[in-house]
Formats: sequence, structure tokens, C-alpha cells
Amino acid sequence: MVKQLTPDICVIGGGAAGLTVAAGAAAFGVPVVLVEKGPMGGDCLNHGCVPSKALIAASRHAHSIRVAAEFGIAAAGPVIDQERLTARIQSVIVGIAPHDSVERFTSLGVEVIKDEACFVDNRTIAAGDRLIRARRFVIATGSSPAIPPIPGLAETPFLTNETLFSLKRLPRHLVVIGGGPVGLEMAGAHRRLGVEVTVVDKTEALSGQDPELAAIVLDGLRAEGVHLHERTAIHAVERTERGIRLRCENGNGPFGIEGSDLLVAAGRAPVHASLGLDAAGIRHDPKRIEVGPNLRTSNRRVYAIGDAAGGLFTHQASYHARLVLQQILFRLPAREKPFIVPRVIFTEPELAHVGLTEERAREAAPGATILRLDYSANDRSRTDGLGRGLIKVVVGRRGRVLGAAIAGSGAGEMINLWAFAVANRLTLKHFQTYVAPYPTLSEIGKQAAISYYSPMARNRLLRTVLRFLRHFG
Ligand SMILES: Cc1cc2nc3c(=O)[nH]c(=O)nc-3n(C[C@H](O)[C@H](O)[C@H](O)COP(=O)(O)OP(=O)(O)OC[C@H]3O[C@@H](n4cnc5c(N)ncnc54)[C@H](O)[C@@H]3O)c2cc1C
Ligand SMILES: NC(=O)c1ccc[n+]([C@@H]2O[C@H](COP(=O)([O-])OP(=O)(O)OC[C@H]3O[C@@H](n4cnc5c(N)ncnc54)[C@H](O)[C@@H]3O)[C@@H](O)[C@H]2O)c1
Repeated sequence: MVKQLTPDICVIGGGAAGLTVAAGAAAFGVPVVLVEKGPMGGDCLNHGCVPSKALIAASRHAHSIRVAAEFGIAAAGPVIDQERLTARIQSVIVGIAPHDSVERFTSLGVEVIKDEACFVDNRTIAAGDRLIRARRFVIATGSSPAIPPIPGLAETPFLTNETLFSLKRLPRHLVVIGGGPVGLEMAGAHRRLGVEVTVVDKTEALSGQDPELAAIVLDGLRAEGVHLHERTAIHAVERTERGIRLRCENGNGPFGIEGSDLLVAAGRAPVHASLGLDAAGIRHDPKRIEVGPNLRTSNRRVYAIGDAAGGLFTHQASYHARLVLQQILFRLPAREKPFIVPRVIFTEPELAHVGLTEERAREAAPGATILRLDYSANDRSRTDGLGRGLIKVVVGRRGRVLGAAIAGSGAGEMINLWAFAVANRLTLKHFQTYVAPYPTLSEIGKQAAISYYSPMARNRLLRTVLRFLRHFG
């Protein structure tokens, strides 16, 4: 028999976005139903951030052993035990899973339904044997790997982020389609585990990032032995006896790439095909569900958030969730400010960014100053033997921090301070007045502030005042 539910809020999808809405609503005692068809925690926990960062952590250990001699430590080369490596990745997921589990959400007061949701009209969804008629709906159905229409790909075995982290053997030669965050994070990590790695991208790798900083990251990956083919078309993919073969072409003509395994990391596609969006009058296209700056869809009862609405990161999914809660629970207006959302690519070196880029600043903030600080000016970078690194800070009128971008070790941690500054409209004066512990990489912020205000030391009027004050003993 069909059971009818009438909560205030119905959330579809139990990933970062949906869980944040459900937990927030339940915390205020608002009746909320969460529908999730797969494992709780979504992509980030099960196939994304968590396993990829656990793999990167393992690769960092392998790399430390390899470079130990530079620090005067003799060590034999690393031996990779793939079974234990995979088991550790899975154990990290298992360790975090209770936080996102049905049990925890039920104890918070959320009614969790483990089934697939589909709109049947503009204010009702069906999920298994339930019909849910809610005051508001939040679509948080995420994204899945986009598979490019390359001839032969569908007939060739390939990996995606959904299968890579449970591999029982280490690839001999991993060929990666896509030089974006997924492709390059995985390329760098596998290379450090001793795998031969080739990345192919039809455009520039890391396109859309600050080109100067992207070049530092790509040079770092190449220096560790990642083969990178940019502006390269893939005409066909085929299975061979020893693995896979790609038929490619770039400015120098056609060529082939052979490898043992193929990873497709060519972008994401939103998961909304079977959601019945048309029945609910929700406008959408293959790339995203259409939303306004307040994340509301063309159906005023329905919001879409996270990757389903074109989001790119877990922290952006949680940010979307907060904006939607603000509107549904408190009836307060909310608007997404994309410029306060930082982005980090966890390659080595890392690439992090928040706010205006140097390029955007030329149009959006003419007259902005670009401060540049090299890691070599930072003592901690030297003690730890970090490679190349560069930070750029975009500074507007009266020293306002409009953006920052960092390529180098620890960039992902360092960007926190700049994200705080951008979101709170701070100026470099705030960086001058606080005391930064020595020696830390984050001191670079202070160094930036000093470099911004140092021309003041040559100010003639100020110098005259100082000369005058000296007369008073
Ligand atoms: C390899 C990789 C590494 C990443 N690393 C990072 C990182 O380091 N940092 C970062 O910020 N971001 C990272 N991301 C991006 C991040 O994973 C996503 O931005 C985030 O998971 C989006 O959360 P979401 O809740 O919108 O969607 P998801 O986590 O995808 O959750 C959507 C949920 O909806 C469910 N669902 C879908 N359709 C239905 C339906 N009809 N009925 C019921 N349930 C449904 C799905 O089963 C899923 O559980 C990474 C992504 C990948 C692929
Ligand atoms: N650290 C992080 O926050 C993190 C890490 C990984 C992924 N993510 C998120 O996951 C999402 C997916 O990342 P991604 O790297 O898969 O996607 P992406 O869209 O960022 O990059 C995909 C790359 O694949 C290339 N490509 C597409 N089709 C191709 C083809 N036919 N042949 C060759 N190259 C092709 C594109 O030119 C592009 O450079 C992004 O939104 C990203 O923000 C975030």
C-alpha cells in the first residue's frame, strides 16, 4: 500500500549538499524527509574527495621515501602493497561513514528513505512505496562522470572515480583522459606510487586557472615524470592484449599511446535524467538544472543545490545548503556569491584560488595591484625543502583583498586565510596588524602586506614628520 508523507522539506540525495540541508532543518525541529538511492555520503565520501585524498596521502609517503636522501636520510625505495593501500582507503571511508549514516540522521530526527525519487507532479515525489508531498523540495542529486563520445570507448574497459579506488592491483601504465582536477590529482598520485602515467587533454590542462600558476603545477608534475599531451584530439580508443591503445593527433601529427589501464576524468554530468523534472515544471538542460542566484528552480517550491545545480566542490555544496536553509526556514533572502568559494586542486604542488583572478581583475577592477611573492622568500619553505611556489594577491582600493591564488606546497591550507579575507572584505592592514607565528608558510600573507605598504616608507611627507619628531629626544 502506498504511504503518504507530508513533511515541510523533502531532500533528494544524501551527499554533502542534501545531508547539510537535512541536518540543518532537523536541528531546528522542522519535519524533513531525505531520499537517497545509493550509499549515504554521496560522491565525496564514497568515490571522490575522501578516497582521492587518502590515495594522495599514500603517494606522499612513497615520495618522501624517494627524496629522503636529500635530507641526509638513507632509505630503500618504497615497495607498494596495493592490497593494503586499497584497504586503507576503504577503511578511511568506513571511519567517516557513521557521520553520514542512516542511523545518525534518523537519530537527528530525519526520516530517511532508501529509494530512488521521481517527481510525479509539481509538488509530489514518488520513492518506492511512498508519495511525498512537501512544502519545499531540495534537489541534491549530484553528478556522475561524463563519458566523452570517443569511438571505441564504450567497448573498451575503463576506470572512472567510481571504480579507481577499489582496484586490487596497481596499474603498470595509467592513461588518463582529462587534465582537470580529477585527472591531474590521480595522475600525480599514481606517478608517486611508481606507475607510468600519461595524461591527454583536448585543450590546455588546468584550463580556466591562472596560466602562470597552472604552469608551476604542470611543470612540477612533468618533473616527477607525468607525460602530458595537451591540445590533443583522441580519435579512437581500443582494447589490446596488454591493455588499451589511444589513437591521437596534435599539432605535430597523429600518434598512438599504449597503456595498461585507462582512467576517464573528462568532467561531470548532473544526475537528473530519471528525476521526472518535466512533470514538476523544472527547467533543465543536460549540463545542469536551471537555478537563479538564490538556487530556486523554475518551480518555486523546488531548490537545486550542489553538483546538480552546477556546483563543483563539497564545500560549495554545503554553502548552497546553508543558503537554501536560510530561505526555507527563516524566510530570509539569500544569493550565492561564487567569488567567496575557494577552489583547491590537490596535486603536488597544489593550486588554490579565491576571489578575483589577475585576469578578471583587469576588467572588473581596473587599477587593482597584483602582489607577487615567491615561496623562496619564506623561511619555512626553505627549511622544508619545498619546490617552486608563487602567491599572487589581487588588491583593490585602500588595500582591499579582492582575490588570491597560490601554486605550491600547502596552498590548500594557506588559501583559508585569504578566503576569510575575501568573504569579510578585509584589507591588507588586517594582515599587517595580526602576529603570524614564525616559521610558517602562512607568513607569506604578512610579507604581502609589508610589500604593499613598504612604498610608504619612502613617502617624503612621512620622512619629514619623522625628522621633526627626532628633535624631541
Ligand atoms: C575524484 C573526485 C575528487 C574530488 N575531490 C574533491 C575535493 O577534494 N574537494 C572538494 O571540495 N570537492 C571534491 N570533489 C567534488 C565533490 O565530490 C562534489 O562536489 C560533491 O560530492 C557534490 O556533492 P552533492 O551532494 O552535490 O552530490 P553527491 O555527493 O553526488 O550526492 C548526490 C546523491 O544523490 C543521490 N541521488 C541521485 N539521484 C537520486 C534520486 N533520483 N533519488 C534518490 N537519490 C538520488 C546519489 O546516490 C548521491 O548519493 C571531487 C570529486 C571527484 C569525482
Ligand atoms: N580538489 C577538488 O576540489 C576537486 C578534485 C577533483 C575533482 N573536483 C571536481 O570534480 C569535477 C570534475 O573534475 P574533472 O577533472 O573530471 O573535470 P573538469 O571538467 O574540470 O576537467 C575535465 C578535463 O577533461 C578534458 N576533456 C574533456 N573531454 C575530453 C576528451 N574527449 N579528450 C581529452 N580531454 C577531454 C577537458 O578539456 C578538461 O580539461 C570538477 O567540478 C572539479 O571541481 C574537485
